[in-house]
Amino acid sequence: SELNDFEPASKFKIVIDQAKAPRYLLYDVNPGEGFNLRRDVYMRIAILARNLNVDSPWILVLPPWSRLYHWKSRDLGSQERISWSAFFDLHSLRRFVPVMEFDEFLKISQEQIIDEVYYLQHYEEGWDKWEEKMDIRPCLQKPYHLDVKSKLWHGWFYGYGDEVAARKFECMSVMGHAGVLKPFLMTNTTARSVMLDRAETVLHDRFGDSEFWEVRRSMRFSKELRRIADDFRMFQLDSTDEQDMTMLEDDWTQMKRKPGDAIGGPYLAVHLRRADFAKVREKDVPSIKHAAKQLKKMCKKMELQKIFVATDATSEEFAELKGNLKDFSVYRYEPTLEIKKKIKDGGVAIIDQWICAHARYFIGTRESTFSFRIQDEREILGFNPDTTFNRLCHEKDKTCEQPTRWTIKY
Ligand SMILES: C[C@@H]1O[C@H](OP(=O)(O)OP(=O)(O)OC[C@H]2O[C@@H](n3cnc4c(=O)[nH]c(N)nc43)[C@H](O)[C@@H]2O)[C@@H](O)[C@H](O)[C@@H]1O
Repeated sequence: SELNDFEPASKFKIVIDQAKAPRYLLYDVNPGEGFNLRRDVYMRIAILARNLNVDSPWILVLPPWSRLYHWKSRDLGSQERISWSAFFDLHSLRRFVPVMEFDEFLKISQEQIIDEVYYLQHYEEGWDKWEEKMDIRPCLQKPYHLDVKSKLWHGWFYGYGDEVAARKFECMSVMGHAGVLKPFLMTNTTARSVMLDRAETVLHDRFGDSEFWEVRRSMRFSKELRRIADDFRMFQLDSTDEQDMTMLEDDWTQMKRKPGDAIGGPYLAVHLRRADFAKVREKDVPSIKHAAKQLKKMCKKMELQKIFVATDATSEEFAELKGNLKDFSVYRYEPTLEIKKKIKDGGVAIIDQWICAHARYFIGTRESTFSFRIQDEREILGFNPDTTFNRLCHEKDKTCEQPTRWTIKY
């Protein structure tokens, strides 16, 4: 069944004892976090799940996407309980670790009950010396509540709170990497299903090593979203994989590129992060006018005439940008309402990222995880890092330090 769907590539020998029923690892993230930070948390937990699988079978249950703060469109119907397959290619994810959708898990669990929930938190007393540790502690917050009658714990559960409950709930103070939780999960609990809430509390085991890049490579976008983005590239931007040298191997484990293998389409792409970011990180986000100036300069240098803009800017801000780039053709991906209803705000953002990932030259916004994920994608495709690790600068930022080059490792 679900285990058979998982096709470990020979490279990743995961010992699955078919006689032993799998256990289920669930997780959730701080409600305020955006989509691309959540993708990073997935990577940390997927590596944990994979390490658990070295000893016994575990399936990672994917947290449905519900009510993300940045998904503001009100004309699309519900943006709740969206499954991972709407955005990602599950087949690709499963080449790294066994995963299943939450709906599938509910079908299997029958009772709609998660055995144990651990709410990760920091140490109340803070810390003087960094050490890897975890302890069951009193809760610093009260995100779940006990129903005295049924003895079940209730909470948000990805927006399924009316239907799903937990048998046991505890808070766990933790400091360190996701891997710190493995001994606990292996020996301190025998529960069939365990959920880690606030999973962003734990860090990457090793940031930027080849395993980090394996899980990153496994996070391919859904075929449907890639197709829409590729059509836009072809019809609007004269960009095709053959010409741009950005062909994808069907199986990511078989894909290995050198920097400079990819050329990219004949356009410059920018991720112009505005909205809340422009307020929270005022010092990093330039005025529209100053952004336009930087784009102009780079287009001239690269001899590019077309500019693709991925942005969460208002239409007024976008019009202002265009007004400042009169000598260039400026594009933004704007789906029809019919398509938007199907792919939702999350799908539009992914299409923006995929188009940026294929540009001859990319400029991002400082410290935005949305820009970071585009940079990773370009590393996977084999772009020269010079064309990828660039950012817009605020007019007052004279040094304008460029992003750290997190280059791919195989
Ligand atoms: C201020 C902080 O910013 C952090 O965001 P940051 O890293 O940029 O990136 P994300 O975590 O992805 O959150 C930003 C969200 O805003 C939308 N968005 C941003 N840029 C674009 C774009 O170019 N095109 C489209 N279509 N949508 C965009 C999209 O929904 C995206 O997931 C958040 O994770 C934190 O929660 C916090 O809000």
